[in-house]
Amino acid sequence: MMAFLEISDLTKRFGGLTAVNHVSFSLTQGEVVALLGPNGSGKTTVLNMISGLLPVSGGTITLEGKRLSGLPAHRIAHAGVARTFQLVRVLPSLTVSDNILAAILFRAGHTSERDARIEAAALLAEVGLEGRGGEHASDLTYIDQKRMELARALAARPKLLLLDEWLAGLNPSELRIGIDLIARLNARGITILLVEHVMDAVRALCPRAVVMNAGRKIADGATADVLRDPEVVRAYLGEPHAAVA
Ligand SMILES: Nc1ncnc2c1ncn2[C@@H]1O[C@H](COP(=O)(O)OP(=O)(O)OP(=O)(O)O)[C@@H](O)[C@H]1O
Repeated sequence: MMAFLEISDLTKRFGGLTAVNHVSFSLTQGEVVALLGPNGSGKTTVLNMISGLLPVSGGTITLEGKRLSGLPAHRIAHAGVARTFQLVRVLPSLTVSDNILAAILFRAGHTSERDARIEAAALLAEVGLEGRGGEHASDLTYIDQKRMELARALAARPKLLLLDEWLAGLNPSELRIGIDLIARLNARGITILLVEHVMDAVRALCPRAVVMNAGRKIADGATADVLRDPEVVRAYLGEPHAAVA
């Protein structure tokens, strides 16, 4: 069977630093997979190359057999890849609703304002912001900003969703809500690759994990096995941040 997302020999150099070093892995459609590793191991750089924010230095990325690497970010978005960022990126001076409308219009081009508003309201309901469209984005609490960022990503109607530490900074009850939300999106058929340091969330959400260290892939398999792998324990789980939550 053809892989849904195929990452092959992916490499990124920043001057003399090889941040991602010949990394290969693939996702099948409908999977939710964790991309783990210590700080600076290259995880965000992998997401940046998948989403086209950074060009690859070597290797290829394909989605459903179609080559993404080499395409500009907007073409990759239109091909069905959406992402969230480690530091929440919203348009703070706009209302919540207008933040979502901007993302809908980016996807759909010309559409009637009425249809776009109906769609925005549905997306807000989906992420737990029902009826909050009139509020200013800058007035939202941290978790609500995260919900809004997710709604913006969903406005692209992604086939593949890349989450960069989307659960970071949430308190335990918010974390439960966030995990349920991600699980629901996956149940709806969206394939998800998530970079995450919150191990309880990784265990709850991701049957499979890929681990990087110093730009290289060091493990790929069932999450429970990977988290017991001595090399992973040495490179990553020994670090204090991995023990959090
Ligand atoms: N645009 C850039 N220019 C130069 N170096 C970069 C750039 N982006 C990342 N790097 C470097 O590449 C390496 C990998 O960084 P990356 O952000 O991908 O790691 P990470 O695994 O996502 O870490 P974290 O868990 O802290 O987010 C680091 O050494 C980083 O300093």
